[in-house]
Order: sequence, then C-alpha cells, then structure tokens
Amino acid sequence: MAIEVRDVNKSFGTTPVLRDVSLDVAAGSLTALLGPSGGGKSTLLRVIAGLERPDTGTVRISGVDATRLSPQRRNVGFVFQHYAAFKHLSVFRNVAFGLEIRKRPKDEIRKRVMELLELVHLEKLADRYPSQLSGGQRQRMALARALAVEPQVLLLDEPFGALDAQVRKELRTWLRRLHDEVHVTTVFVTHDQEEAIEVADTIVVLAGGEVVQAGSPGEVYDNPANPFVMRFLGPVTEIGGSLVRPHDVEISPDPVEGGAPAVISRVVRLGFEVRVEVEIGGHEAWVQVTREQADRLGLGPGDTVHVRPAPGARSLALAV
Ligand SMILES: Nc1ncnc2c1ncn2[C@@H]1O[C@H](COP(=O)(O)OP(=O)(O)OP(=O)(O)O)[C@@H](O)[C@H]1O
Repeated sequence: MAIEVRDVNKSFGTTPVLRDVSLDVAAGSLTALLGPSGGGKSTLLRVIAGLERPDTGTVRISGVDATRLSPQRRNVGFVFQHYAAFKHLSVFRNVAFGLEIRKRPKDEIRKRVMELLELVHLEKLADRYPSQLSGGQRQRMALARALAVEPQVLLLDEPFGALDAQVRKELRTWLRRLHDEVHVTTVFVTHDQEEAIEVADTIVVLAGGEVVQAGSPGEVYDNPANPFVMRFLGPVTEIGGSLVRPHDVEISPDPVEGGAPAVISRVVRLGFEVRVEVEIGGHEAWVQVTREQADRLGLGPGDTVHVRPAPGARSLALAV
C-alpha cells in the first residue's frame, strides 16, 4: 500500500471533523475522496500531506510511519484549487523551482522540465509568465511542478474546482491519461460524483467525517452501502418504498406483476433521454426512458401506466 491511514481522529476545537478514518490507497492508483461539502475531505488530504496533525491515529506512506514527519519529508506533491504560482518566474522556472532548490545539475533540470512540460502539453509556453496562461493551463503547470521532484504520492485538492465546466471536463480526461502515463499514486478531492466516476479507479465516500464506503466506481454506484451513497452517486427515485435508479424502472401501459399504477404528470425530453414524471399513490417519482421507448409507448400527461423496478435492478429499501 502506498498510503495507509489508520484510526485517524481530528477535531477543530470541540468539533470532530475526522472520526476513526482508516483508508488504504494502493500504489499507482488514482483515488477520489468524494463527499458533500464539510465532510472532511480536505482535512483528510491535509493530514496525509502533513499539513494537519491528527489527534489520534497514524499515516504511513510507502511503508514508513509518516505521522510525525513534516510535509517536506513525506515526499508528496500537492496541487490546490487556487494554485499560488511564482508570478515573476516563467512557466519553465516555476516547474524547475523544486529541482533548483535541490541543486540538481542545470542540464538535468532542463531535460526534466522540458519532459514535464511536454507531458502537460505546455512545451510551447515555457517562456510565458503565469498571468499569461488560462486557468486550465495554470493548473497543468501546477501539476508539472508537483511532479518535478518525483513525489511518491500526488495529492490534489479540487484541482479543477475553480475552472468552468467545459475546461473542467477536458482536464478530467487529461488527468486520467496523464495518470496512465505516469502511474504516480494520486489522491484527489472532489465533491463532483461524475468527476470521481470518470477519473478514479477507487472512490472513497467521506461524509460527516467518516468513510462511508470505498470501492471501484462500479461497486460504489451499483452496490451503494446505504441510501446516502446511492443518492450521492447518481439519480434516484422512490418506488414502492425502495430507492432505485430511474433508468432501472420499467414502465408499461398494462398491469404487471409487482407493478404499481402511476399517473404521468409530465414528460420532459432531454435529447436522447426522456424523463417521465409520475405520481404513485400520492407521491412523486420519475422514470428515465429512451426517446424511442417514450414514442413507442406514446406516453403523455394524464395517462395511467404501471411501474416497477426492473427485474435484477439494484434497489435499497427505505426505512419507514
Ligand atoms: N482550520 C480549521 N479550523 C476550524 N474548523 C475547520 C478547519 N478546517 C476545516 N474545518 C471544518 O472542518 C469541517 C470539514 O472541512 P473540510 O474542508 O475538511 O471538508 P471538505 O469535505 O473538504 O469540504 P469542502 O468540499 O467544502 O472543502 C468543516 O466543517 C470545516 O468548517
């Protein structure tokens, strides 16, 4: 394991922020810490980085007990949402910085920095200053700088959080590819479930300072540990006292075994998908169907249909 967090507790004043957190991060993996705002994600990342000291518990990095080591001695690289670049230094010098203070030979620095700039596709912008870069380019420079000193672990705290949705999506794909090339163990914080599912090979769901579930994106999406995780990972609706994904609901004009009669209140076409809003015995639910299905069934407001979770669909019973 590249990172082993054991029974970590951390409070700020009297407020517990991390409660008995244990976590294993496999070497070479790309792990997302996912959860709602205030759940403790950044604090956990900072504990791993050595920027916060846990009240109890331990952090091991590459087999070494790092709990009491300073951030500088942990061999970790980090990138934050608002990356503080050296404004008066060129992109090249920003990336070279860590190597220069380690007094590496000039030739070696030049070679390594140019390799890194190619990796993050900034080789043509080496002589620019940070103020002459876009937000996305600046974050890529930050990643190159963090990678320059060959950290054992890369820690990213919402690295694309301040960028607009389009650039964010591009950088996600790019981060995944970068990771496939470099394989450095990476932990990144996000509150965006789509980002976590798309980029990470392991997702750790953190809420209320506790690890609620950890697993591959498929496991966490398909086998959520509880209704909270199911809601957080994707859309849900309630049918017959169970929580189910709206694309896992069968809709039929005729009565079906285990089905409940429902009245369609609205049919919303969202490109390829159609969202069918229904009322079942006084409560609202919705079903996601394809446009082809909606047309074939001729669904319209006021129609009575029958709905049930599709056979084999994942559903979670809700406590009454
Ligand atoms: N230095 C601090 N002093 C006091 N309280 C803090 C400190 N840092 C964090 N907290 C509190 O700890 C809780 C968890 O914060 P943390 O930043 O770890 O959550 P998060 O999951 O990363 O949330 P976000 O996505 O909003 O950053 C919050 O209630 C926050 O107000």
